[in-house]
Amino acid sequence: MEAADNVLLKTVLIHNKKNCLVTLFSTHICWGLMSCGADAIGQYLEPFYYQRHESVPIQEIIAITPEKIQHAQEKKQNASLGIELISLETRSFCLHVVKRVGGHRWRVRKVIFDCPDGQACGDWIDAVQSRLNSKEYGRPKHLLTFINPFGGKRKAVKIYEEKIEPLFYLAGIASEVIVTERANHAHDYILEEDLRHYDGIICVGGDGMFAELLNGLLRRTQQDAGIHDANQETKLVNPRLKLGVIPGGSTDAVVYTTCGINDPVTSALHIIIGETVGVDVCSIHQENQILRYCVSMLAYGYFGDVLIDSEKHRWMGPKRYDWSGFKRWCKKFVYEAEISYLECPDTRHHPRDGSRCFAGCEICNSIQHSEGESLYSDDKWQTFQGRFISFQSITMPCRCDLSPNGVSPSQHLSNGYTDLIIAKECSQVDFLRHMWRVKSKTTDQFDFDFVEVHRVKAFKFRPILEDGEDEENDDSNGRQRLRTRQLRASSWNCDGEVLTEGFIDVKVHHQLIKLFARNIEDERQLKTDFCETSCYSCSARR
Ligand SMILES: Nc1ncnc2c1ncn2[C@@H]1O[C@H](COP(=O)(O)OP(=O)(O)OP(=O)(O)O)[C@@H](O)[C@H]1O
Ligand SMILES: CCCCCCCCCCCCC/C=C/[C@@H](O)[C@H](CO)NC(=O)CCCCC
Ligand SMILES: [Ca+2]
Repeated sequence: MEAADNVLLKTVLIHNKKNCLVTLFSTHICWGLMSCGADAIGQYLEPFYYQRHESVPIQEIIAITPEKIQHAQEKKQNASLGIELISLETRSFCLHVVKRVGGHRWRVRKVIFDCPDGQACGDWIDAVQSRLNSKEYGRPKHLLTFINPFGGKRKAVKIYEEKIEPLFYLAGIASEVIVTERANHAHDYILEEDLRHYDGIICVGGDGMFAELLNGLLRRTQQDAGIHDANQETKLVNPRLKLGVIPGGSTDAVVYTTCGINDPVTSALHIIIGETVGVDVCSIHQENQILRYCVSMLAYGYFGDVLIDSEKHRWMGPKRYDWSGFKRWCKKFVYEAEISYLECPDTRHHPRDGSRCFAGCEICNSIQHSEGESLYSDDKWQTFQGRFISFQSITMPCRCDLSPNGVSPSQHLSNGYTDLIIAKECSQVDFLRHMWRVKSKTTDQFDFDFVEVHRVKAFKFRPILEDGEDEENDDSNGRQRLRTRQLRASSWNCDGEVLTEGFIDVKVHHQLIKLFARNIEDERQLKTDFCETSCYSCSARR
């Protein structure tokens, strides 16, 4: 329960032409009409109860600004004097707060309060601003922003200038903006330049652009810490800088998964309030070198081929994936590999366990990992060898417009595991049925006998490519028949970037990075207009 001594400021102010008791607590602000007392501005009587009130956590205040309003009484006086005069004293302030408008979309709501005098108004602005500046909220003050002008529908620059810049200005965030001039511009900049002044690095772009930030920042962090990240057994260092994405790409799976929607204003508001969520990262190795880091989907076979083909149709924008996806489905290809994996030891956690990762996820917060222990001394490795159409390693649920529930709906943002999804050799119709379920919101997409799923900590992937001869097939005359395998090589789709190396070793690093996001909220549990936080007034009524 909120104790009364956490009250920082309490005054009767005018809101919507009515006297309201406004209370600033250390964690939230409450306002509402009272059922007794306080009819004179600035005075209130105890005990008082709010009749109906609203409460906003400090975290969800975007900004507090003075509001230039000519008050009714002054207007009258000035009119009688025949002068048009703006009040010299600012007596009103505006709270800009997060408003949820449905479907995980956030907007800014303005709430205006009129104070008895300029002094009271200044006191309110100072008190709220000092809470906003408090370190416990971790709001960014200086950001490094990369804009990819060629991602998605090529609107990133416009999105930034029209929607994001004004919000950052309102929230007092200084942003150094770099419009990228080539692929890897952001990656190289992060590797080489001085980043000490920033609190975070963000991009306006898609998953590929985010991958540049991720790879640049993780390599830079290990380099600065003298960590040899080529060795898979190494415990990696968590970066100080937080990452953020404002959607401006085609799939936008990272932002869709972590904010619940691919909406630029919603993402900007998540960045402004400074809330962060830990996110698992896969490191991808080949022999003694690190190839890349990956957070969303690492896929071989169908999705690798779709990516390669889709790059030829970039001019189509996001629709290129539909077109290439369809073309690739028409030409069925089968691959073969040996996949060894280290399965999650806790059998309660499984890709089909029906759990959902929401903001404040208890599963993510409770899972324990013994980082630093050698993976290879473990004798619990299991092996799959066989033919498949699609192989995916899904480290976060991977929600997007193409798959609103996610490619692996029960995966978690920060459980330290990745889900292996193997769609084994099957008919084209069966593969389409599986894909249809990935796209639709209803049925279990893994409920097919040709789909195999595992939740794993690490895996090794060895493609089988050579035209082997299968001697065990006898023909109808009992003669041994040699069957030649027709196997194709694919490439990897690593967060939407092509990776041509075939055999790889992958390890999940539990919560290696922090993203400016909250993770999706369980909208069924949200009540937006009544006080959810336990304020003094409410607790007195209960
Ligand atoms: N100025 C630039 N010119 C060409 N390519 C760029 C430039 N800036 C960044 N890139 C590259 O463009 C690629 C794709 O960008 P991005 O991820 O933003 O959009 P997308 O591919 O349309 O979206 P998604 O990855 O969500 O499907 C990235 O791999 C990035 O390296
Ligand atoms: C008949 C119905 C068919 C419907 C098909 C639905 C399949 C949806 C799978 C979507 C996978 C998204 C996972 C995230 C991947 C991103 O890292 C990557 C880069 O942005 N996007 C793709 O590879 C884009 C891949 C797009 C493949 C089509
Ligand atoms: Ca995970």
